[in-house]
Amino acid sequence: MTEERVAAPSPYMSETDATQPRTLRLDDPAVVLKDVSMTYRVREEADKPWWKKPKVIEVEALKTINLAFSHGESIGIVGRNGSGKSTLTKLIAGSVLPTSGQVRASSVPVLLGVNAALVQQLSGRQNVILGCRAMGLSESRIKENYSKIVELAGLEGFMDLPMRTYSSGMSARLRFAIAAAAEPEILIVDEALNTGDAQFRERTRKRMDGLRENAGCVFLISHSMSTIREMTNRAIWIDKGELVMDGDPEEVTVAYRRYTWLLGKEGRQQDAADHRDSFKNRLRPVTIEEVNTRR
Ligand SMILES: Nc1ncnc2c1ncn2[C@@H]1O[C@H](COP(=O)(O)OP(=O)(O)OP(=O)(O)O)[C@@H](O)[C@H]1O
Repeated sequence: MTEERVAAPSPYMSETDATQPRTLRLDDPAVVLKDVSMTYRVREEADKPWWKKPKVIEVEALKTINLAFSHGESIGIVGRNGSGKSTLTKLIAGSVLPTSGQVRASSVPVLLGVNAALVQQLSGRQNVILGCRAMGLSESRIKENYSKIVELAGLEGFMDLPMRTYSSGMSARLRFAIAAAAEPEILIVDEALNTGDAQFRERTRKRMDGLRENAGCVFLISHSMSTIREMTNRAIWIDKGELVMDGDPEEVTVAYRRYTWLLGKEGRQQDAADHRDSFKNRLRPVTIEEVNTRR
């Protein structure tokens, strides 16, 4: 890690007094989740006779969580498949509403997901224009930013080809470059960066640092621990819809990696659970008292 990318002090983890609850009084945070939980209700698709009512199944994706994120933070989110990472970012982006609690953000977050809508039949160039317009950029800002987007995506020479001819890495790079062009105050990136090569990762890191330095807040979901360590200054680990750890990306990724390693070993499931719980038990209960965002 470079010097300026030090870990943000986390109000959630405590070495000394883990049982002491902490009340956060928030002054102009970027994103706050206050007592937020999310349970999806899904209709069972079983092969049943038509006259029988389908059962509604509840999936508890996120248990009650209290989190606050500041301007200038880049937050990595790690966790196993199905642990609730995307649900958390969808809640932050406002694309799903929580079952309980409140989500507040100081400006409209831009969610850049793996499936962010770009049109496969259109060229890269047309998609840049479309994507930028969708994010509300004026024609003059699109013109101004066009070459920067192409450069960040590393797609010089490919912009007039239809996007369906791009590799998944190329599409992901273009999506990221378009979303970053809007210079959103809150940017959420879901996995899109994993496919990039070393050069792209370096350009991306700089871009994300730039957004952060302008008092932005960047969220990054990734299964790549090196990406989390390279690109974030705070990391949270979620498991089974619960917060396990919140703090320095180096420490969180080491702890999480050990957990997945233990899970992969035969007969070590209990050790894995104990390892996870040892971190979960160190979390300080947090109450959010004042939510004072600009929005
Ligand atoms: N739209 C939905 N309807 C019903 N259940 C859902 C929906 N989206 C997610 N879930 C469920 O919520 C839980 C958390 O899913 P989520 O996508 O948030 O996990 P994730 O950590 O992002 O997983 P991955 O790493 O595989 O992307 C899972 O059990 C999943 O099946």
